[in-house]
Amino acid sequence: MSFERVAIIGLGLLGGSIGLAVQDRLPGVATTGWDRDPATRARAAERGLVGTVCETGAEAVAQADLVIFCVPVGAIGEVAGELASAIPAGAVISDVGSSKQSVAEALAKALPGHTVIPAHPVAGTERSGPDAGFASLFLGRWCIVTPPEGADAAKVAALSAFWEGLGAKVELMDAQHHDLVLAVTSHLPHLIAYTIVGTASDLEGVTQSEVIKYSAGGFRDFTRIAASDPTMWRDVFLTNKDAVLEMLQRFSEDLTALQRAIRWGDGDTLFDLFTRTRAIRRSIIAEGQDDARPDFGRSDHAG
Ligand SMILES: NC(=O)c1ccc[n+]([C@@H]2O[C@H](COP(=O)([O-])OP(=O)(O)OC[C@H]3O[C@@H](n4cnc5c(N)ncnc54)[C@H](O)[C@@H]3O)[C@@H](O)[C@H]2O)c1
Ligand SMILES: O=C(O)C(=O)C[C@]1(C(=O)O)C=C[C@@H](O)C=C1
Repeated sequence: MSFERVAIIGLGLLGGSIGLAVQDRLPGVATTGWDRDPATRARAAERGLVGTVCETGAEAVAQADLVIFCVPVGAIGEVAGELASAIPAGAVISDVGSSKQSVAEALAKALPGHTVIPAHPVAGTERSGPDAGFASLFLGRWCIVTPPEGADAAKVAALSAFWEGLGAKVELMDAQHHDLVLAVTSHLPHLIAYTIVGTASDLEGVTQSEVIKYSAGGFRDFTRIAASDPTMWRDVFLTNKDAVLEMLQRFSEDLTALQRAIRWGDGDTLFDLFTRTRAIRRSIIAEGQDDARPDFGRSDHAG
């Protein structure tokens, strides 16, 4: 099986990018979309993010065989509940949320009897809204699909093929494992970036203008991440609480060890860690993961 009519709920960075990518790479697939914000719907229509921008969510999902929720993770259950009676019984329900266990639970609760197959394209930028999306966002990027136990294999394969059609590489994973892995590779780095930029701007004697003026180096990379959407990230931390707190605990212990090394002049510990982390960065570049990322859509490019 393959999908012919895809409904996208939420027309920001992710929803808009999916709509553009489908039109670009899967021209036989019809797209409808809806966003609760009228200004976003108007801009989505101007940019042609989907084939048809609908005035109501019910209209957008009415004919769909695949419905993808592209709204902040804290809103997915509520909007799915609102659209429940309009979604065709045979449609596959998916999403792009950055945390997966709580989303899977919210969707299963809001849409009992539907086939729910959550997914997470690990691709994005610090931008949001209807002007942020671009068709090449998913090229060469991972999309992690987290089917619940006993999910229909043909539908899982169809969703995987859909994402591969958009240029992504697909990996199947248990939702709990996903949340643990992403807590360290995505959620914790965002928390650190938010903290360091907040700390710098709070410091007495360091004015806002100095933060801007002297942020040409590493700090500038942190400011890019710390510019990410506040609603989205509030929801990520509240819905992946346990895994994030576990990773934060480990991070704090490691940070304390570094603090100790600095205090006692233990250069070997610092040098060994920095050597190890440099090798990790070089192996990422060697695998082409960094090069796969399009420059478009980023205000900055970390070298
Ligand atoms: N930004 C990233 O880098 C990234 C990457 C991968 C996955 N995600 C996930 O994708 C989802 C969307 O993020 P985004 O970056 O596209 O955000 P975004 O802010 O660009 O877009 C979200 C859109 O959802 C709309 N919306 C909010 N609540 C709604 C509701 N109840 N009903 C209908 N529309 C609603 C907003 O008006 C907005 O246009 C989130 O769940 C996020 O975790 C984001
Ligand atoms: O590069 C960025 O701007 C991102 O933050 C993208 C990023 C990430 O952490 O890698 C952010 C959240 C997602 O759920 C997936 C991708």
